[in-house]
Amino acid sequence: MRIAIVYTSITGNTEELALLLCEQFKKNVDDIFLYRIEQFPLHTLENFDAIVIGTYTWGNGDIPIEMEQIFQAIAKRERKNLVTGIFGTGDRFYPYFCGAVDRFKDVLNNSTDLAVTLKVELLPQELDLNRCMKFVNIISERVQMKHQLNVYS
Ligand SMILES: Cc1cc2nc3c(=O)[nH]c(=O)nc-3n(C[C@H](O)[C@H](O)[C@H](O)COP(=O)(O)O)c2cc1C
Repeated sequence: MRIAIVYTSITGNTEELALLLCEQFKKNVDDIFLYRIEQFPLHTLENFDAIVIGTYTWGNGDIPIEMEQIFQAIAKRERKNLVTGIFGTGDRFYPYFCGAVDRFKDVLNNSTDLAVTLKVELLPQELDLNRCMKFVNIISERVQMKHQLNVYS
């Protein structure tokens, strides 16, 4: 099972969440890869059983500029076999909490097999650990189920 976590972060909140999820994935998955968006080769989207995207929210509920390219790449092409998950951090101070997660959610839902969504306020806390574990389990189980049904062969 090959899973990539691809994330962006400025002040470290989303990065912390990405690292937490990565640690959880390591318990279930042989091949887990963690990329900052700048390091992720977009053409390798097809090489993974699942892609997990992490983003903060910018402006007024907007996607950060560095995430536009992957957003467009996913929007342009249907990959219904690709299991995906979207997570992000935001701040309830803003009118549209984690708006970037919702924008990704719509496009992933249309173009891929979106399994799960996770929103965390600012820096992940101890209480969020359970939600992280659930997020990881849902994705791992979805990929496992597809392997059993041989949809990748
Ligand atoms: C200019 C600016 C605009 C923001 N707009 C939103 C927003 O619309 N919705 C939201 O939930 N959070 C918003 N945030 C909060 C960030 O998404 C939040 O602090 C996030 O955890 C930062 O992630 P990072 O530490 O990974 O960079 C905004 C922050 C800044 C500085």
